[in-house]
Amino acid sequence: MQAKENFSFEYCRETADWLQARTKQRPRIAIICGSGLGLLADSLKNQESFRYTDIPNFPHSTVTGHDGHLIFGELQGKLCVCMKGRFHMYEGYPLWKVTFPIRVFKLLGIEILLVTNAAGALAESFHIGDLMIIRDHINLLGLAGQNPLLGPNEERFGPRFPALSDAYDGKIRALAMEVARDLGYTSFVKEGVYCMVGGPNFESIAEARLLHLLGADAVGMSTAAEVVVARHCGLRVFGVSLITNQVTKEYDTQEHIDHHEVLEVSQRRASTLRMLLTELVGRLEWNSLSNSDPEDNQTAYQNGT
Ligand SMILES: O=P(O)(O)O[C@@H]1C[C@H](O)[C@@H](CO)O1
Ligand SMILES: Nc1nc2[nH]cnc2c(=O)[nH]1
Repeated sequence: MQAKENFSFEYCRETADWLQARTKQRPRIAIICGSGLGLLADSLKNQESFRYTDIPNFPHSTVTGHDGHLIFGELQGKLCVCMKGRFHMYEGYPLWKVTFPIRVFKLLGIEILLVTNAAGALAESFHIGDLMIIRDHINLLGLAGQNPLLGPNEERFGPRFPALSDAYDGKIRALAMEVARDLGYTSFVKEGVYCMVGGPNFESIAEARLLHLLGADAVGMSTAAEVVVARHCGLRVFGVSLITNQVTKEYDTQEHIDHHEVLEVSQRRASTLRMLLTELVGRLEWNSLSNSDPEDNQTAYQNGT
């Protein structure tokens, strides 16, 4: 259970105020770069960059491929803030801390969260290098009682019982598919279900089979917790996984995935993912995305009693 004082609105406010005192940029889009996918952050124009270690209350990146900078800048003429490096529970952070930047984003005025990750394929139809637009997720940790929203609810962020039936924005997913068509990417852009596990070990064969049976198309160690917190505070979410490896489901194999292989594939395919997201950001028009008003999003939630 998180210490309540560290989870407070004021704690997030302090970090947001610190950032707003140091940049005049007021982005409405936030992007989280997954393992080895920091290239997107590098392409922002008029960058203002802050080291995580300098930002009050921010966790620090400890994983190779997660650089540790928060970068403000312009992508396709739109102001964005980019996390070049994210946090994972396996680094020893409680989930409220893993997801802390999301609430800071909310206080910065962010309305749309674009989240990326590196993931292993469970679906046979997925290949290394594919991009999977996340249709839905299985938050295995959440189902087992490890949820970033555990503890007293902070009503200023969202309701006690948020609904997640529409977690990944349908309109933005449709737009991304349109972008994929226009870029000639349809052969390797798929849609699917992402499953978040705790890590840091990769899956045993029996676990891989179980996750596939449960309906997961890809598995990774991030994202779902961030999305839970983002939806709780009314952000619209778009997610994409870069498929870096096949998850072995057969015993008679010599294949052993490791993090270097994940990084090698993600770095090799980072420019393709960057292209898709850059074009998507360019086409995000608030007027054509109905219920873009955070107030409207909130009404989609069902409050418990
Ligand atoms: O931050 P993401 O989800 O992209 O990182 C994935 C999951 C593990 O952190 C790592 C395993 O190689 O890549
Ligand atoms: N859990 C998990 N995370 C990953 N991240 C990248 N590949 C994988 C994988 O195969 N399993």
